[in-house]
Amino acid sequence: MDDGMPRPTVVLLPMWAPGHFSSMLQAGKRMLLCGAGSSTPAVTLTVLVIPPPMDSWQCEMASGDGIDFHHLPAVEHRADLPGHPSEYIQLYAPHVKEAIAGLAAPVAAVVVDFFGTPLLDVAHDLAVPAYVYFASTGAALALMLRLPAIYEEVYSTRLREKQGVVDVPGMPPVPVASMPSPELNDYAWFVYYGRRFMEARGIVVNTAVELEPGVLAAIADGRCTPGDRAPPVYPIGPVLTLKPRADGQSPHECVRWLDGRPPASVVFICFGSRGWMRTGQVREVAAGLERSGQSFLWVLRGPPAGSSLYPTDANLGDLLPDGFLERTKGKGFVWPSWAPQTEILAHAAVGAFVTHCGWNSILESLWHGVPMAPWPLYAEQPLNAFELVACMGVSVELRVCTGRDNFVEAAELERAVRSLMGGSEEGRRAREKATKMKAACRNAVEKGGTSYAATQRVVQDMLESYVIK
Ligand SMILES: COc1cc(-c2[o+]c3cc(O)cc([O-])c3cc2O[C@@H]2O[C@H](CO)[C@H](O)[C@H](O)[C@H]2O)cc(OC)c1O
Ligand SMILES: O=c1ccn([C@@H]2O[C@H](COP(=O)(O)OP(=O)(O)O)[C@@H](O)[C@H]2O)c(=O)[nH]1
Repeated sequence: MDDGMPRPTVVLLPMWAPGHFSSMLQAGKRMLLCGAGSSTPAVTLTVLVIPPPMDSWQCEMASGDGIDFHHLPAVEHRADLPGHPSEYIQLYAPHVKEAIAGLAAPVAAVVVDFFGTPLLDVAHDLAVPAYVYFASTGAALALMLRLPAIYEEVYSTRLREKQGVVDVPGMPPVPVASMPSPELNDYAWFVYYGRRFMEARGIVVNTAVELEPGVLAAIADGRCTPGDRAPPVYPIGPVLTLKPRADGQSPHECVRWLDGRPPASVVFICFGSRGWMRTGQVREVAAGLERSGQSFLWVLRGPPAGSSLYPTDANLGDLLPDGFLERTKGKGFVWPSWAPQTEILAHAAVGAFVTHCGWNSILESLWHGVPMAPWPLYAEQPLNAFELVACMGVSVELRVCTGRDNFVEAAELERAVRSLMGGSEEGRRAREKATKMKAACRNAVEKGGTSYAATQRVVQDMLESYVIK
């Protein structure tokens, strides 16, 4: 298509947090690649970058190849903001409107991160079709769509009393302990998102039909929004950010350590971009690992500094029990900083993953066929953990004491690790299922796969709906 007309652009409005920003950008790149079926993508991408409220986080943002990064000017804000990410994003509405209105190319669609739901108003004001990008699970999406109708009743009874189950259509009954972090304020926002998602032209979600058939069918059948049809949902995942090592770049220390290990012999432990541990918990993990007799690669981070959300590099000498590193030398490796997680999960030596259940981490593990022990910490992770065990069957259960700051005892970790690494029928089934999920994930995003087709459908829908200025 080269008739001298500028190609229509899809405007992405990602949230700055690591798992959100990269996920949405990769999803946009998929749209470029899957779009028209010809060699030139039918659309370009314009990424409107909202300055992070406090923590700086580095991501490559070089314009080119049909992607244009446009940095919005920083908005002066009250000292108490950011409170909730959506409140902060809302401050950018005037800049977002001005930036979109000033684009030279016709705008086919605006896609907002779910935390950017308040920006749907901007798209409506400019009469541009609006889509939501949901970087988490179909299950969390089903819950949000269901919440406006059930919140009052569920909150006033089960959530307040911290007992009972919640009906998330398409899932087995969800114990209240497995619901996302239960602060009233969060749920008020969830209700808001669920209500406003109904105004979107479509919802693009980072999952695949093969991973979450039940909840996706429930949304499509209208079981989450009785009396009203939810917008079409496009499961285009797994959308992953896999960074192959550059030519000539030497392997990371963690990878070098894994290189010497037999296949599927190492337990990998990592808690995402925000997880860290206090000394008491470190002692339990150390004892559990040591007693399990399994090899391990443990990413151990220290507490955030100041008001940052993100952990610091751990001081291993202070945190680990005396003599632990000496006793486990050759058997285990503790890494105190950011680790190349996707490269580690891709390594043949890794046989299991103890994870905080961030959705990106789960998808990365499934992509490489690695079974998991779920240790959720915050956000929607308890719901993800429940889904891994009760619906997907790719994990053995790990009992986490939610009432004790998500504490896990040494004996419990030892049991789960042994089970996952071959000591139980449950572990064997989880490994088998994880291998099947690996194939399902890869098939879904191949040409002709379900997620590939969903990506084509959403781009087609964007092209059909846009009006040339
Ligand atoms: C998806 O449901 C929830 C997500 C979050 C949440 O909030 C958040 C806020 C920040 O200021 C920085 C963050 O990094 C961040 C991350 C985050 O959740 C993670 O998002 C990932 C998607 O990219 C992925 O889904 C992980 O599983 C999430 O843990 C908070 C929340 O309630 C408080 C949610 O329900
Ligand atoms: O040491 C680390 C910790 C995390 N990650 C990456 O950070 C992302 C974490 O996202 P997730 O959704 O799992 O959890 P969150 O950090 O948002 O809670 C994933 O892509 C991980 O691969 C990483 O590469 N190295």
